[in-house]
Amino acid sequence: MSIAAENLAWGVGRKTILNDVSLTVQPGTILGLLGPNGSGKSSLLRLLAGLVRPVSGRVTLDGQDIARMRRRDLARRIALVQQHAATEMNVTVQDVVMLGRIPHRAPLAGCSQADATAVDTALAQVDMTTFRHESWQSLSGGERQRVQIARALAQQPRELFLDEPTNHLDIQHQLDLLRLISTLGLTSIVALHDLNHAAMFCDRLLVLDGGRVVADGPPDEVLTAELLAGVFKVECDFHRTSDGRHHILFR
Ligand SMILES: Nc1ncnc2c1ncn2[C@@H]1O[C@H](COP(=O)(O)OP(=O)(O)OP(=O)(O)O)[C@@H](O)[C@H]1O
Repeated sequence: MSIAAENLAWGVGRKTILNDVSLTVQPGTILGLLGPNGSGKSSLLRLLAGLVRPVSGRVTLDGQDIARMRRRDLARRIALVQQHAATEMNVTVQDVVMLGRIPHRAPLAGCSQADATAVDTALAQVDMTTFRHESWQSLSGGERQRVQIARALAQQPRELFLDEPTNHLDIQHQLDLLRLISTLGLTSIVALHDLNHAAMFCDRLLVLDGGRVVADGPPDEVLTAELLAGVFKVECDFHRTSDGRHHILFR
């Protein structure tokens, strides 16, 4: 059953930021979250991860309201990589990735073999093994992004939420990361701005505009010329690739 949202509403002060948002993600599939700047993607990911409470509606994990779950249980299930993830100064790459193990450790327990293995695996998955002893401060923006993703993978979640994870990455690492996500078998929700990457790697797409869901379905059905003109204010043509996918050509 995995993650679902029912009629979520959220706002700050008098400003409504999300309105009547419902979604369901089938286990092991990838939902791409699309929408213009300010449409509510990051806010929705924070609500789905339980970092903020909705004003109304609810988020369920396997049918259970996450507002009633213990934080530690939630952290063992859901990993979220936010944009501009900040981390303390004077720590190594390995230390940052090890933070992902906190939900799995008994209080005051040291690093176990399982923790060390999870960190090694996560670093290898994002191609950052050789950086493990480098200081976090010395990393480039793209390297920091990959380390934050390794931290989330070391958490060994079943639900992985990523907010614009390809930001700062060169094209090789963008594609490597999206391929990696598609092979993990996790239930993933990924906010993306690159519509062609969304079509290539996501099973379904949900489009937000002004905090409301304006489309939800398979990429070929969602990414129409009408939707792109109405929501993103762009004109486009479609090209069909040799493997039968839609590719958007912007005018
Ligand atoms: N804590 C907050 N206080 C006030 N306004 C907020 C807060 N969080 C988000 N907003 C506003 O809510 C709207 C949606 O923001 P959000 O970051 O969720 O959008 P987004 O779709 O992720 O945007 P982007 O593509 O630019 O990252 C924006 O207008 C933003 O200014």
